[in-house]
Amino acid sequence: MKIILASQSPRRKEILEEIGYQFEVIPSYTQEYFDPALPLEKAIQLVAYQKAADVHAKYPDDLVIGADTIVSFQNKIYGKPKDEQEAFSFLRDFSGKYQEVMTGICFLYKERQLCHTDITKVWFRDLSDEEIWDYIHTHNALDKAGAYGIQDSDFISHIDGSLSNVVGLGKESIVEMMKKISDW
Ligand SMILES: Cc1cn([C@H]2C[C@H](O)[C@@H](COP(=O)(O)OP(=O)(O)OP(=O)(O)O)O2)c(=O)[nH]c1=O
Repeated sequence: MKIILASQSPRRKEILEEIGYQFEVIPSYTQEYFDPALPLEKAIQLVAYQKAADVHAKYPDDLVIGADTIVSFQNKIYGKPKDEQEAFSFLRDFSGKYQEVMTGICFLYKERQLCHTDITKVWFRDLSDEEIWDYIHTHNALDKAGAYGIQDSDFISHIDGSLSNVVGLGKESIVEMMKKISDW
C-alpha cells in the first residue's frame, strides 16, 4: 500500500523518513475546523482527520496520514502565534512552567480510519524577556505551535513523553498504528 503524508511540515516529513517508511508528501490546504465543544484530545484528532480526509478524497486507495499539533497550557490552547508580539506572550506564559503538547494523528485507507492523540508534558526553565526576543528574532517561531521548537531552543528543562510528538509526529505511535493496520 502506498503511504501519503498529508502535511506541509518539514518536521513531520523528517520524522517519517527517520522511521524508514517510503512515502509521498501531498499537503492538505483545507480550511481546518477546531470544535471547542469536544474534549481536547478528540478535537485535535478531528483536525488531523480533516487534513487526511481532504487528501484521501483524491487518493482513496492509498494510506493517508494527517496530523495536527497544539500546545495546551492552563486550559488554553496555543496554536501558531499570529505575530511576534503574540509569540512573545506565549513564551512569557510558558516560562518556568509546564505545558502539554498534543498531536492528533489520523490514518485513512479506503473505508477505514484509525486516529490517536499523543500528549507530552514539557517543562520550561525560567526565561528572561531578552532571551525570548532573541529567540523570536533568530528563529521561525511563527511557524510553530506554541511559538517554539523543542529542536531549536534551549528553553526546555525536561519532558515527560515522546520527543517526536512535540516536534509534530510521535514516532512510537506511528509504528504502533502501522502494526494495527497491517491486516487492512
Ligand atoms: C511545540 C512544537 C511544534 N512544532 C511544529 C510542529 C508542526 O509543524 C507545527 C504545528 O502546526 P500544525 O498546524 O500542526 O502543522 P503544519 O501547519 O506545520 O503542517 P500541516 O498542517 O500541513 O501538517 O509546529 C515544532 O516543530 N516543534 C515544537 O516543539
